[in-house]
Amino acid sequence: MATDSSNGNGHHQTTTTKTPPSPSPLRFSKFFQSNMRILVTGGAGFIGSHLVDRLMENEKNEVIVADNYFTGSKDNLKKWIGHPRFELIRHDVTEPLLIEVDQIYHLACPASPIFYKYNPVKTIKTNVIGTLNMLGLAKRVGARILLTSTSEVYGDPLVHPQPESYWGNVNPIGVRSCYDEGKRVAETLMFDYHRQHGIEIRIARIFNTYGPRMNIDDGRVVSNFIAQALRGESLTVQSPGTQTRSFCYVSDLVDGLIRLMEGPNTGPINLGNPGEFTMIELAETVKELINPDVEIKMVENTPDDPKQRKPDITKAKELLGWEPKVKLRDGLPLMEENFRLRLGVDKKK
Ligand SMILES: NC(=O)c1ccc[n+]([C@@H]2O[C@H](COP(=O)([O-])OP(=O)(O)OC[C@H]3O[C@@H](n4cnc5c(N)ncnc54)[C@H](O)[C@@H]3O)[C@@H](O)[C@H]2O)c1
Ligand SMILES: O=c1ccn([C@@H]2O[C@H](COP(=O)(O)OP(=O)(O)O[C@H]3OC[C@@H](O)[C@H](O)[C@H]3O)[C@@H](O)[C@H]2O)c(=O)[nH]1
Repeated sequence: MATDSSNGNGHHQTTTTKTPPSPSPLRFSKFFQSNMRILVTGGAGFIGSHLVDRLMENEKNEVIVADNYFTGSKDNLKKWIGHPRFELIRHDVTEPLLIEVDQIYHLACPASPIFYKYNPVKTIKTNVIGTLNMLGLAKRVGARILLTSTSEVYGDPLVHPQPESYWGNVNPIGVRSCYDEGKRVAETLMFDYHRQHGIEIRIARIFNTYGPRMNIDDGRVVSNFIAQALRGESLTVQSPGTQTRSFCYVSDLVDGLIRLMEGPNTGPINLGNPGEFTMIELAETVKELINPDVEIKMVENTPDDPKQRKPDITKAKELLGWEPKVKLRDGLPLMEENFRLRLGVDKKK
């Protein structure tokens, strides 16, 4: 039975008391009792591979990664390949997947604007058909499923900072729509399966996250600036440069995802670091910390670039007991170290 309650903002949040489908027999089987089988879609990517590292630390977890390697790589998972509790499947989530699992972290989707705009039809298929397939899997085996949604569901926000109750300001026909509208539909599907079929769902709205293992030529701003600073190239600030973002270090983010999955709240819950910076401030910080000799140059921006973004994390603090610990000035050097190794650039003595 589903019940509606107002959240005090005039919006209605729906909770359900419908019993979930019978879980996989594995959950109660004697042999597997001590193990939790966890599927991570997109686990060969940036956030996914850090999540896998954390999940593998628990000896009771068996981790299965399904990835089509569009933006991810086996390299990110090389320390786990061959491990008895780990399995890697080349799989595209737009196709059904028939396996038995207890939990699904559904991350599969290109996240950098240059990659999600590269083949927009594929991006929206990944978000819609991919999420439908993973919900179908969750329904069949009674698994709990967590979707990594995004701050992009708020579009170019007119409310600042953004609480979860804000419905957003999204262009439905723009070049970013395959991603932001795609994630909005994915959230809708999650709640419809929850209300209609009693599936246990969790939704994280992730704000800009950075850290080691981001693709060097990923196109996202932190990876661009660090790679440019290390190569001695000008830092490309897209105009006007006064647009803001709030950057969360990946270890903090992974901690939030696991707390959300393990707790009782469906979300959506914002996960991000409220420290807000303009792109000019970010470029100046990277220049100061990594290479004071590089120049900062202004380049043309792309359409529909959000002008401001900062998470309201009241809900994450209250419901998950979570808040980020790593400040931007502490996280950037950790990422620099990883980029130096991969680019083969030594630190000047
Ligand atoms: N990093 C961020 O700042 C951020 C912010 C908000 C939301 N997110 C979300 O978090 C998730 C992970 O992002 P990321 O930064 O690690 O990106 P990423 O591009 O590094 O990882 C995405 C992974 O998904 C895989 N993938 C893409 N399409 C697939 C498909 N059809 N089938 C199977 N695998 C597929 C890629 O190969 C890659 O391994 C995404 O869902 C993204 O939307 C990320
Ligand atoms: O070289 C660059 C790249 C980007 N930028 C600017 O930096 C800001 C951030 O751009 P990014 O491409 O890193 O990321 P965006 O915030 O636009 O989108 C991100 O949002 C959250 C997630 O869902 C995704 O990881 C991604 O879509 C934008 O204002 C962009 O114009 C630069 O100034 N220079």
